[in-house]
Amino acid sequence: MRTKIVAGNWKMNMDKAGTKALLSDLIAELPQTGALVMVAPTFVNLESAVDQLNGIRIEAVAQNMHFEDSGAYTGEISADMLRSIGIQTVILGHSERRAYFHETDELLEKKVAKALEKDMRVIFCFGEELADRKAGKHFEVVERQLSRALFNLPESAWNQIILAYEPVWAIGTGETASPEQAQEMHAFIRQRLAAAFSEATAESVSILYGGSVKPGNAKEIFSKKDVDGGLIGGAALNAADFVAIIKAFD
Ligand SMILES: O=C(CO)COP(=O)(O)O
Repeated sequence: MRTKIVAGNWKMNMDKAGTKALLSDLIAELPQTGALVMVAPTFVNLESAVDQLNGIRIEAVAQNMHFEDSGAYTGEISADMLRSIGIQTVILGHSERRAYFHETDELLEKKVAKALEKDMRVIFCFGEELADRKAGKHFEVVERQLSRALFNLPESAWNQIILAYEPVWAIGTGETASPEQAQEMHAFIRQRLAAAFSEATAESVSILYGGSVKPGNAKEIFSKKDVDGGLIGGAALNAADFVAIIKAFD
């Protein structure tokens, strides 16, 4: 059975007080669920989130990290720093990092390798832009994004990797990929994984969908056979909405 996951990517939102309040509300309202629940606050609030979530079934995860151990990289955060405050999981390759901070497939290959070397779990994001989909190139683009960073890894690395398909045109736009479009892409990814590694590995990897997931559409998206959960942006900033999305698994 693949792990079901609901992860909230808070992006550059929530100051110290806001982080504390949102986590308190989530803790108070957290439903009984078989899903793994994660939240990714900003770096400055990550350690306090780890403390606040101590003993709670919500994992605090990082939104990014650097590929070197340490050094002259002003403004950057290393895997060791994250590990030292109790972080085990990092989001890499988010389309906003690719678009605004020029993260390339080559750079992401290094980041993934470093995270795995440090025994961290990676939530690896990828997804096509609207122009790619309109040109019928979405499968090609996704395959390229996955190949460089992930397809050269040893098969054993896959128990540390969670995939998150986030079509760029659906992020923060209110426009969701239809459940059928999500399922079609997730099935394609699993088929590529089976070809590059094995059927067993392809079947074991959790593939999340991200892009305008809301309480009103989560159940239908999660009902698709190759969709193992969601990476939630805007709706993760509201405790009631995030909880409703978690409940969509029941
Ligand atoms: O980018 C996302 C999660 O990483 C999705 O964001 P939205 O849910 O706001 O569309």
